[in-house]
Amino acid sequence: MKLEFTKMHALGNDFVVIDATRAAVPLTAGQVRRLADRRRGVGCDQVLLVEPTDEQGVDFGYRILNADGTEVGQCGNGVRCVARYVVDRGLTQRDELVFATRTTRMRVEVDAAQVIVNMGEPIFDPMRIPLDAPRAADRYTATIDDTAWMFGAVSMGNPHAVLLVEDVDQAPVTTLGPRLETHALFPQRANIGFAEVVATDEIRLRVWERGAGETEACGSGACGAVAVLHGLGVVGPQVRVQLPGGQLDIRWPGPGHDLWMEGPASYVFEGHIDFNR
Ligand SMILES: N[C@H](CCC[C@H](N)C(=O)O)C(=O)O
Repeated sequence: MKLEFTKMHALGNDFVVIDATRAAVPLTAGQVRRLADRRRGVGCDQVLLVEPTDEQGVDFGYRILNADGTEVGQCGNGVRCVARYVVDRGLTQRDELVFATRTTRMRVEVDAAQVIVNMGEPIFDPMRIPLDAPRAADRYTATIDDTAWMFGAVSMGNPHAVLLVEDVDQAPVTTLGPRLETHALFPQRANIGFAEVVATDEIRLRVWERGAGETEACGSGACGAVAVLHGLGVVGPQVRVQLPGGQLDIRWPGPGHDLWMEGPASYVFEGHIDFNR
């Protein structure tokens, strides 16, 4: 099967974007892993599929496949890329769009340089994260090798744990990240954010992503970190999130309100791959 794709990135979180609006693109988990492989394939953190939809009030379906082949329900950096992609390819005449994933709906505005996304309201109910806890709390504890790690938990349409650290540069992202990602507290695994509060309007963040490992940026992770830290009272309603790959601006007035994310979306190259060769 010969497959055409567009390579894009958002602050270094990189994607293989596929137009499946005219014909279905059935990808096996093995083909996703091949696409994501940085030596034997194209190389990316996620594969993003844009699909048609007949859902009222929705412009496009949006499927997200992690590098490990698993399908998930949210990718904040990815929705900025696919929004720019559908506008630039003329798949729509509008620049305000609604995308539907398997778990959530997002309203997106495509401006010249930035893309603005309404990520919906953060979800703290453990049942909907999902997190194995009896009730919502500001903090949870996971014990790993006799050490208790405290974290906040939230869903942006995908599960996030957020740990407060003194210095992200020293955070145990690649050692503790995978242990927490697969901890029994998370029935569907989780993305693990390590956040350092610089000021009430600025944080530094590194994310160990479920199904992809540490990425240069994580859009839903930035949103989830701001939501958790807002609940702890350590950040205000407008926060600049400094990630290794660059910065995102997040706005959340608090419970009962939607959370907004603003950031770039960039092209790298067009290509095609033949899985039969
Ligand atoms: N690894 C995530 C999906 C990609 C999220 C990230 N790339 C973003 O920008 O939100 C998950 O398994 O939920």
